[in-house]
Amino acid sequence: MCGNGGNPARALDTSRMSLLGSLTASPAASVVRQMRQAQRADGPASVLAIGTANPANCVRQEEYADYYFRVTHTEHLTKLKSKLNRICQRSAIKKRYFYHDEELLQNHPEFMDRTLPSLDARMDIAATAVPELAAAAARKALAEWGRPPAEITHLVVATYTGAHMPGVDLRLASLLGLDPSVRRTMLYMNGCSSGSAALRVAKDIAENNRDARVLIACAELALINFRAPDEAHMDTIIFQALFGDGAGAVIVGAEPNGSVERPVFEMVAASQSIIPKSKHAAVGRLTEHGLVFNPSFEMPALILKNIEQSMNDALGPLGLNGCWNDLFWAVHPGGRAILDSVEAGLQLESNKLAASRHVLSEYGNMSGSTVIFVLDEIRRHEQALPDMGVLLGLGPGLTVETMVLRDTLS
Ligand SMILES: CC(C)(COP(=O)(O)OP(=O)(O)OC[C@H]1O[C@@H](n2cnc3c(N)ncnc32)[C@H](O)[C@@H]1OP(=O)(O)O)[C@@H](O)C(=O)NCCC(=O)NCCSC(=O)CC(=O)O
Repeated sequence: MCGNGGNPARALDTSRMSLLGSLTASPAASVVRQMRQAQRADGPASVLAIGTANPANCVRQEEYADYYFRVTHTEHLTKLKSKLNRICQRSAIKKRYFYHDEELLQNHPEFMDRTLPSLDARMDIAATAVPELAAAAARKALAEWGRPPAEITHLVVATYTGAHMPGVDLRLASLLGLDPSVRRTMLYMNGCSSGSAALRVAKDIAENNRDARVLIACAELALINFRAPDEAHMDTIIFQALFGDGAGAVIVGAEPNGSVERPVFEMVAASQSIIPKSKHAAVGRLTEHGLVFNPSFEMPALILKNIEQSMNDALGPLGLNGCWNDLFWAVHPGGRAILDSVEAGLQLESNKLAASRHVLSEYGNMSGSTVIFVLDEIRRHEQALPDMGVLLGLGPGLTVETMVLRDTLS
């Protein structure tokens, strides 16, 4: 019996402690510590450049119901069409952009007929359209950054529009002329919080790898979820009323090179939490009919009830809780009611979500890339910004992704 009362876990703990003690005291441990320090950046990561892109086909929201019921050959569903018309009018969206147009849809009756399998055809389109849209956004970010694409060291790509091996990341790296040694990471099926998740991952990479320059790209096409209306599936028309196509790209790095790089926002802290009892509130799955995504009626109410607690948990440890109106806010505009819930839940002044409302109005909900559009919009008004702000992603879980930012331009 060793002196631990016969408890094997305690015996293991004791032997680990002594191993750790001898390691930390050894010269090798100190060399390893120095190696790790040398690998890490000294300063926090910053957003160094932002780019966004949309496909060419623009549909005005006031015309959307006519367009949608015409292209899906369902004009006989008059009650459903008036309902979509009403929802569009109250959506606070003016227009949206789509990769698909009437010609593409007429060539693919399987995208409209719920009885026909359509995943293969959707995936074939996504395989080229998603990396090309991501590349359009990334080229703008690279141009603003001002350094050669080959100096990007890491690539993080997020999408739910398809899933391929190799993925969008490899095709995107080739379209942009990134170095073959670029370290690639794909994030699939993170829903609308994917842009915030990619930024969080980029911050960790940049801070843990000295001189890393991380390109993140999010791109989504609503085509993956496009289908005809059906009275038994009300959530279909909610998706059709809100979602549009877009891509956002951001370059992230620590210790900016002052002669070329101009940091936009310092990434102060990032966290993720879950709204309790809400995993049913935004649910998606890939099926033989494409992605089926169901945002529930309850999402706005769940956010209203829980957002202040989520922000207290994320910002309290930084001493930033409670003073919500002293911060700027880049909130994912999932829908008008989602923004109303965040505004009411945090008692924000009405101008605090102006950038999110502007992006919703101009583009609709482009899933994970939308928050990058909001960040881009916010930096255009940097003279009027408070020093500190919050990027807030909302996605299935319900997941709340929070990143505290410091405006470095003003
Ligand atoms: C869609 C809206 C613009 C509609 O606003 P309105 O002012 O017209 O009023 P409303 O809320 O009463 O809704 C109008 C009609 O649509 C119905 N309706 C509303 N939400 C619905 C839903 N999720 N599923 C099915 N039907 C729904 C209502 O019952 C009502 O039907 P009737 O007229 O028959 O009474 C708004 O409700 C909204 O913004 N909702 C939030 C949308 C959302 O969930 N976004 C998140 C997407 S996911 C996301 O961003 C992140 C992610 O998870 O990945």
